[in-house]
Amino acid sequence: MSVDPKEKLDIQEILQDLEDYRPRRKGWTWRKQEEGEKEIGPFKYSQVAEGLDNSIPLPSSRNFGYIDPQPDPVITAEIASGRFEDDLRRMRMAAWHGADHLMVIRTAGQSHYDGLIEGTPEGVGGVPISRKQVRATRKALDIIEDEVGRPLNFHSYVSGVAGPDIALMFAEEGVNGAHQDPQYNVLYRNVNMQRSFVDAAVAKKLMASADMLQIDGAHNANATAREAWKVMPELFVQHALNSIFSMKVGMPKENIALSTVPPTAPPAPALKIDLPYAVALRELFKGFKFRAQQNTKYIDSSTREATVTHVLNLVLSRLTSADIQSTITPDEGRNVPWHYNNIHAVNTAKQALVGLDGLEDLVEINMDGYVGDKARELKERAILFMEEILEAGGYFEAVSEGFFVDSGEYPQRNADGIKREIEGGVGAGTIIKRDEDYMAPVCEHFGYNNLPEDIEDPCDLIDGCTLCDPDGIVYIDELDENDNVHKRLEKSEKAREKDLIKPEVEWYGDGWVNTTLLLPVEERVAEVAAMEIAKKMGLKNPEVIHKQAMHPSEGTLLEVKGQVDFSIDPEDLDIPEEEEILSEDEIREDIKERPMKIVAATVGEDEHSVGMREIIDIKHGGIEKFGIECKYLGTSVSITKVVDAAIEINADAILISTIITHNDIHRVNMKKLHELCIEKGIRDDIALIAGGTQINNDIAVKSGMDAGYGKGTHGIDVASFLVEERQAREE
Ligand SMILES: Cc1ncc(COP(=O)(O)O)c(/C=N/CC[C@H](N)C(=O)O)c1O
Repeated sequence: MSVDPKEKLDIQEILQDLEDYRPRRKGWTWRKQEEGEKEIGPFKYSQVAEGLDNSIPLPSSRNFGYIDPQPDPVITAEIASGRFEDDLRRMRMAAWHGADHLMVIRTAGQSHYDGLIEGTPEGVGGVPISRKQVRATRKALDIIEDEVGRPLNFHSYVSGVAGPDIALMFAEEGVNGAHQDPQYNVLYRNVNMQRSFVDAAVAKKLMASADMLQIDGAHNANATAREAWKVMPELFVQHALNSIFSMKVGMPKENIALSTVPPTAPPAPALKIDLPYAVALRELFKGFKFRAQQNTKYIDSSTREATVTHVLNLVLSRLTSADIQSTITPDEGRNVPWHYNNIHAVNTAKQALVGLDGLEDLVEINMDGYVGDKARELKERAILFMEEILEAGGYFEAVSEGFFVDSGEYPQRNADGIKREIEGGVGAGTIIKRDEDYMAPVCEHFGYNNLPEDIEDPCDLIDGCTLCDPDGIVYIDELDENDNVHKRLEKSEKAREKDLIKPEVEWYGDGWVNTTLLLPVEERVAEVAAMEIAKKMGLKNPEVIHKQAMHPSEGTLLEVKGQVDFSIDPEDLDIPEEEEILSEDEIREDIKERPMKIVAATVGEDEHSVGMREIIDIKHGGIEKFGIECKYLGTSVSITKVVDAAIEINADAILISTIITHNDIHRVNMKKLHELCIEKGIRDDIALIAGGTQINNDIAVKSGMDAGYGKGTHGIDVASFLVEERQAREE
């Protein structure tokens, strides 16, 4: 089912017939790489994947014919909102900006649910993962992938005491990737370690059967350790334990992704610490996939700072390698991520990765000296750590002695690691040894299974298991008649029907807005004053979500969020007509029959030339492309000179660019141009057009122009107006 980009996703339609929904495919999809150099617009790239059918390019692509090169790694958008129905919109936005891996955080504590949950309850900090939620989301992703023209990977988590149940449901439902690492259960969810590893074997076998990509949990040690860079040796060990265990269960190497996070962030000398670790990791684990995760530990409330840290993380990805580039939103440090920050995060990754295209051909890592020595030292520490685990009697003993996430830099230990009892934790004592005659008539079953000799497929004994015959799946719709998506949608039904417009950051109609203030006072006073200002602005539930001293007494920068409790009805708005523009051929035809000459200049004391050049230059579709003769006078040209030149060549139009708007100089110049043309008696025979980043048609016409063009204008817009305006003038 395809959807017109001008139409919103129809949530109700997506929720229909989910009992009959089947996934299009199973397994993970990598991007299709372009072999060798790829020409895109005026440039050549060496590390790009195939382009998209529909997408939103970076804002600056306006200067390069709106190209939208897609970097080679898969790019992840990680989503955590609690209402999957609103996440579908966020996924669509993320996919249009270049994300092809949508990862949905689970509701708080789902790791401790000892079975599957059904229906679509609302979550906290994440979405309750259930079969219905998975089907609805995958069905929406089918629609969105058709729209962007690239497969989208849907990702979730297999952990906790219901791990195997979740893994089976994911395998049945075509989930494309999942985190699975038994160490996560043990260290961070205190699930009994023997239970965790037995469950992990069952889960991994199921994941492998559905060709799912696996991400391990090493990144959690970064986030948990006191000083993240101290646990680097242990991370190698954690990766090794999960990777080898996964292979022994039958998971192919190319589906095993190591989740690796640059451990530090400025003001630490980040690259000096992060680079040797990243180099050593890729040397030690050749042949595995690398899922580069961005730093979440040293992220604060400044979205600017988080973005710079993440760009440094992306430089590291380009200097070493990343098969998957996972993004963290710049507001992760201050609230459950807002959807537009998911988009900023995806754009940061796309922008930095294409900006660093071919980096390895430009610079080489100097392995003689610091980086080489440090990389070797880290590997030595890791191997020592592994040897000590063997001496202690194995992984379980090591965990019981608190080997892991100790704040010391191994082999130094501060005896403050995470300790777990071998017989303790959630689910302790629940491992039951299989009887001699144990037999399970299912295909993807890990371990001892006393199957009859002549059986081809184990599930022939029961006419097909749910992995071979999805019709065997028991689909449960809703369990709670109040806490479900239909009830949630009912509440916003009227607003959705009338398409009422209300600001949002996470959920439809949540009403949140964010304001940025600079108050010329010290922080303590500024914070209180900001709340007062927010109240006077009529914002409900105001909260300061960022504050930053510009100077101890001169000023404080703050961001204050608050809710508006009104909506705008689009019926009450007078939306200006969308300008119909002529086709290229119609414009060329007209100019061919009757040549047109124009004079163009950036007027006043204004040196900005790019905008006008874009409108004129043939290269990016400027008006010269249609045969219009342009006499360009340059920058900082006086109005008098512009009019004299127009008279001299008997121009049909004058195009002025005016970017600077201090003291309304742009309006002054436009008025002057209009009046001078009247004075010289040419006003009725000439079109006057103004352009600039602060210009719009309304401002220009009010200042005496015939038209005004702002950001995002293309040459064809202006050429079309010039032709139609001349026709109208002559009629
Ligand atoms: C190995 C593993 N298993 C399960 C879970 C999820 O487990 P709960 O449902 O108990 O939160 C996680 C969590 N990681 C968070 C995503 C991170 N921001 C990421 O991008 O990786 C995990 O790392």
